[in-house]
Amino acid sequence: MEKFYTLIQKHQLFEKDSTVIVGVSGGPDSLALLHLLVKIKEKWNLKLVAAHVDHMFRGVQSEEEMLFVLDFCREHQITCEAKQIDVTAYATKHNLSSQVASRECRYDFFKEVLDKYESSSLALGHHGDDQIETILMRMVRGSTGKALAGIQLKRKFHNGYIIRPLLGYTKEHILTYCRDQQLMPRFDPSNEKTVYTRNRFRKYVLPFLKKENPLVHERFQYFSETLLEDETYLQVLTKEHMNTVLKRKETSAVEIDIDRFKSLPLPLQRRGIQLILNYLYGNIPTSLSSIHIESLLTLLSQDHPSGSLNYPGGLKVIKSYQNCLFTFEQDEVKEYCFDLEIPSVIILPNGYKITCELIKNDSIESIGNKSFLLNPKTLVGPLIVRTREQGDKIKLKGMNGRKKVKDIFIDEKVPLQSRYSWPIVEDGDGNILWLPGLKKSIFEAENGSVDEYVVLHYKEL
Ligand SMILES: Nc1ncnc2c1ncn2[C@@H]1O[C@H](COP(=O)(O)OP(=O)(O)OP(=O)(O)O)[C@@H](O)[C@H]1O
Repeated sequence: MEKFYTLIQKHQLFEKDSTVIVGVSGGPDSLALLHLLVKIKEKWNLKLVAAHVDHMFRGVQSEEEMLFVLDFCREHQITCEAKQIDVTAYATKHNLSSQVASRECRYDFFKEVLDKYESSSLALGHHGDDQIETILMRMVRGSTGKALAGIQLKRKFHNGYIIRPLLGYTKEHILTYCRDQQLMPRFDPSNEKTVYTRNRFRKYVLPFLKKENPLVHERFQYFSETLLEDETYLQVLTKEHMNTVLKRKETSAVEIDIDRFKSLPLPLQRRGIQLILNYLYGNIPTSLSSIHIESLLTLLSQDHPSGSLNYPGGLKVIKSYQNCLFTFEQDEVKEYCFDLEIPSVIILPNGYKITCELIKNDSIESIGNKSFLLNPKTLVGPLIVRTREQGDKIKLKGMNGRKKVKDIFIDEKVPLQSRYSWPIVEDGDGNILWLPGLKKSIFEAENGSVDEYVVLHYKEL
């Protein structure tokens, strides 16, 4: 009892004078838990409510368990809320395994009971052996972060918390307690099956660990609590630092600055990636593992300026020079080809426009790459604006020979995903005249050479 008190107080599992809902299956763990709480009920002025779900898996047998819980509660003057749910039908309807379906039904019922009694504490009978099994199973499966801390003593649930006051005890302690107190719990036969992963850990791994150290459950519990504290602290640090790294954050895409990201210590980099994935996925797909995070860290650390990775569920991670984009958006190749009439305005799919006008003037300055001048007398029409084609080359102003458009994109560090929609202005002879915003060809008219110009402007919409 002393240990039970201390744990509840130390971790502030619940307050005095509060209402505690106890999930009671009728098995030894939850029955012992309810019994222990009954013992402190008066001293702490608690209102206890037992909540039981009959999953209707085993017909009369499971109904008997419900009647047993109801009887036990009556005998100890505890309010009991019991519900029979056809979990098999629910599982079929929602295409779920019976384990997942029973959990969903049970937790929905717990929420109803918490609301009905305006309670913020749901006590469950998980114990120290459950903790060891959970941590080991998650390690073997490749979980990361907080998940490795296993079962939490107190975690947010609905409008309050789920609390597990038995995590400091072993199954053996609980069975002894039930025997000493003559509690006569019911035993679920499915706990004996070795088909479930958990049961295999219970049967084959736990005996070995307990032989090595009979108090191994305390070591695991200590590991769980300290890991959770470390992890919570690192998460706060990661969030702070990631704010300086993020360049764009939308529901379907996140972009980061690679140099700033790489300046973070590796533990924050890993958690930063995890944070982005949690944000974008909502529910992380089970097929996503630490391998995905490690391969991204490798990609970001390499000198090569570009590269991409395909993550589960259609998420693409694209490294391009200074930036790394995580996106669900499909960048279908948006090819286009427009006739550029004189005069006209063309709205481009990349969020820019090109205006074309005829201006009578003997002196027009065209500075920078945002505008381009043509001599209407020598111009070979029609002018067109199109997307890139394989083998495109341009005769650059001030340079001999022709340069590949692809190399210009690379030299100018144009992000991969922008290259497919970048406009190229071409004349009727197939000469590339201008890469708006980037480079001009030798075909631009000299300022002051004629008295009339075709003037092109490239502007953001
Ligand atoms: N049918 C149920 N109705 C109410 N609470 C339940 C039910 N099944 C499980 N719980 C709650 O969830 C806890 C964990 O359940 P789980 O089935 O993992 O453990 P268990 O070892 O079978 O526990 P127990 O010995 O109490 O049956 C239980 O201790 C109990 O508090």
